[in-house]
Amino acid sequence: MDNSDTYLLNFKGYNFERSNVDIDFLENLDDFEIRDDDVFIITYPKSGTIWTQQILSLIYFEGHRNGTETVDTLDRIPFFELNIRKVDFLKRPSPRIFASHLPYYLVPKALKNKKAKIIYIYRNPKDVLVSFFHFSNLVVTLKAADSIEHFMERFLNGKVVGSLWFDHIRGWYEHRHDFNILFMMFEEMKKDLRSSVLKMSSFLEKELNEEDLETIVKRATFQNMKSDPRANCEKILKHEIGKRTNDSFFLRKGTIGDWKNHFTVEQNERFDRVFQRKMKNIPLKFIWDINEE
Ligand SMILES: Nc1ncnc2c1ncn2[C@@H]1O[C@H](COP(=O)(O)OS(=O)(=O)O)[C@@H](OP(=O)(O)O)[C@H]1O
Repeated sequence: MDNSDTYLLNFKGYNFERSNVDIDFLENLDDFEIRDDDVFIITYPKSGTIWTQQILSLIYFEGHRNGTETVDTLDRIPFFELNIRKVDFLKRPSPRIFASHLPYYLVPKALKNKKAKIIYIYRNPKDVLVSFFHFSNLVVTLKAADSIEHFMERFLNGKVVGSLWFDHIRGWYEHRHDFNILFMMFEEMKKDLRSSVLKMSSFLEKELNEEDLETIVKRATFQNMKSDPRANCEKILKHEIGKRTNDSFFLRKGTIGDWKNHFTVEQNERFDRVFQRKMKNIPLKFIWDINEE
């Protein structure tokens, strides 16, 4: 039996991590006051959130870029709906940048009315599943799964934080052409970080000179983020969430296709069957393997 309900809080059909949200905040999400120059990074969990937080911190905050600033990325770009390093959003100077895992239907009304900008990052769901499996086994407030088999069962039934991946992508896919939304793929960032940073900065209307661009690309690589204590988010987990082992939490491997090291042939076939059924009307391109074009 899966007791996942004890750590999940289902609010209006979407699963939050019970220990990390404030029900009053959720009740008032719709009317949250959005500013024109707010920016939201929105993802399904394990799809490149902290990577994009790092990139936007570097684009927006010069001190972050030249290494003179001591503020952690997470304080620069806080999680919107999670109680991690909670700050008073109303007192925050503009431009405010938030990270969020909200599904489209739950975001504040003003965002749906196209006030402010949104960068939505998606990742191939097999790698999302693997990343999520490892993360769940490290964070004490999430429920560990003893095997990929067990976690896949949960993932394909939406019994995880973030609910069903297929629902999340569908909701955002339908709005991918909205002028205030930039719809991007994790694998595209991995394959060409420079072009991805340029795409983001151009969407955000933040012009970068060649030197800044070089610095940002360098500081947003997996290895450099992993060794940067302001970017790797290790502190929040050690001090604010808790941990099971000494493994790295967020920056685990950062690769494309790690699912191949985890799925059996049967598990992969099972996943593909569900994927084909659920994604029938969503002709999105995915990169499943690093060698794919
Ligand atoms: N710079 C860079 N390059 C490549 N990959 C990166 C980078 N930064 C983060 N990551 C990978 O993103 C995965 C974590 O996703 P999230 O940040 O969305 O996690 S969370 O939802 O906020 O908990 C997690 O994926 P896995 O390594 O596959 O577990 C991270 O390693």
